[in-house]
Amino acid sequence: MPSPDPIVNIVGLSKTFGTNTVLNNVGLTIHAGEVHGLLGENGSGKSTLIKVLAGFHAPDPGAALQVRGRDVALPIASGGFRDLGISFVHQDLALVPDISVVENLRVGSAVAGSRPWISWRREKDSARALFATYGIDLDPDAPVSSLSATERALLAILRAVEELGDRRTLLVLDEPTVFLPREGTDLLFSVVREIVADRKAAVLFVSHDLDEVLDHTDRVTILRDGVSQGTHRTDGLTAASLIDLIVGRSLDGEHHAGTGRVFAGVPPLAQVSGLETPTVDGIDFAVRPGEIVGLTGIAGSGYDDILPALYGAVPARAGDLSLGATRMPLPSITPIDALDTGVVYVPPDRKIEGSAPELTVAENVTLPVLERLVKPRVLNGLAARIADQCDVRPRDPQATYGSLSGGNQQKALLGKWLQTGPRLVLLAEPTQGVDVGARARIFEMLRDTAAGGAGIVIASSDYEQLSVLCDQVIVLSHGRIVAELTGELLAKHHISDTVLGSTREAVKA
Ligand SMILES: Nc1ncnc2c1ncn2[C@@H]1O[C@H](COP(=O)(O)OP(=O)(O)OP(=O)(O)O)[C@@H](O)[C@H]1O
Repeated sequence: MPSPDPIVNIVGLSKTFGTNTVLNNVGLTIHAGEVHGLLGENGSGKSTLIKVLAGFHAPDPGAALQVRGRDVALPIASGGFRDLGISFVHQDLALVPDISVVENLRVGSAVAGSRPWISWRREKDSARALFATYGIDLDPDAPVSSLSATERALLAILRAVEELGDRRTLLVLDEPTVFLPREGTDLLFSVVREIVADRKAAVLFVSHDLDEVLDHTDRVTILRDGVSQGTHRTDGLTAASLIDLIVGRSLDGEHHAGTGRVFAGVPPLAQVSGLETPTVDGIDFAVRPGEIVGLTGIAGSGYDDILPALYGAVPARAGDLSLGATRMPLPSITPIDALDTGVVYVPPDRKIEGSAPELTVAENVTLPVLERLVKPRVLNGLAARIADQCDVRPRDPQATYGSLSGGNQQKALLGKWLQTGPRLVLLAEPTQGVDVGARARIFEMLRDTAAGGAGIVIASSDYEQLSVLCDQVIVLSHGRIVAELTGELLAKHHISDTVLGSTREAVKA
């Protein structure tokens, strides 16, 4: 085996905001040809490290950086990462949905003015050649809004690779898979492997998904509270040893299938009847008091379109939601009707739909009860209580919501809705981008809410989460319910087999 070639070497990296040291003497060595995972709980400092590489943050004095063996002065100048051959793909992918694939691919060079005149015919040919190199079938003329989530992530990654050109050193993938359906990530990682195959470049991959990390990285570096827990070869790790390194303790009780609770015969709290939307048809299911019901399927199966329709966030064509004695026709239900009846909805993308990033944490978490709270002292007190209950870090109600790390935003958002004493809680992908510790805290919050008698419905493609949390999992394919799993059938592998099996059946039929 050839000796490893360190192409990026960071030594003694610290970063302090005010009095808060969020990176403490961190070292990171990345080898050419490797996919290197960067892991840690929410708020452990991963994004801060990446922002130092991007020249967005100046590190504390004393840090050193070498790229391909050459010393690089810190802080990195604005835009200097391009000269170093470093490129970034963030969770939001930074694509413009209304313009075409090829325009998105070339938007960087067009904006930079590096080429005053662009031959779009030539650009399309070179885009086709690029996609062919990686075995991807993308139409350069298609608007990005028409692409699947996986295709968008691939486009963002290939654009980042293209921008590096011959200087290709390091591609930083900062949770680009967080909103992807499971089946998309295999394709994405086959492209990532191609990118490093010639051993000229490396990939730094930030993720909270332990399966993805174990399957697709060569080595991992773990941060805990801004301190490195070392770099480890992935093939010597298991999910349990990774959790130990990330959280500093083992998390118990996460490995059996289902809750073991039986709800057959209990009268329903909520009943969905005859739901029809542009993507689903004839959907009927019941949720009993205290029950946690999962909805799943592959992307496009319609499982993720049900919750917004139950909340009136998107109009249904037909169907009813009955909650106790109240029957609400879904084509005319509004979010205000839903809230008034005790239905709350936490959407999947907390940054876009779930919150107001520019307001403070206090203002965000108390929005649902704000009309009852006028005094800032009372508001801050309530926010502090929610932050305590939900373990939102830092415990600073005056921090702007957008400055919280992803998992802490999610905990604050859940706390916001659960404080309203809901009867039916609708959650889409509640732990996307959330670390294993925060995930366990969110599970606890949901179990407590269910134990108080509320019904919970979770739409998710995370089979592990569904398996651990749910009393029943409903599987959709092509807009219809194809399986309702309970008891031992709630094992993760069984949910996954049912989703993929029903898809194959549907394709055959
Ligand atoms: N501009 C800033 N000003 C003050 N504090 C900040 C700033 N940016 C980040 N922090 C704090 O630094 C700590 C590390 O945050 P960072 O975003 O690096 O965590 P992370 O590991 O990327 O988390 P996540 O997995 O949730 O994305 C957090 O406590 C965060 O609140």
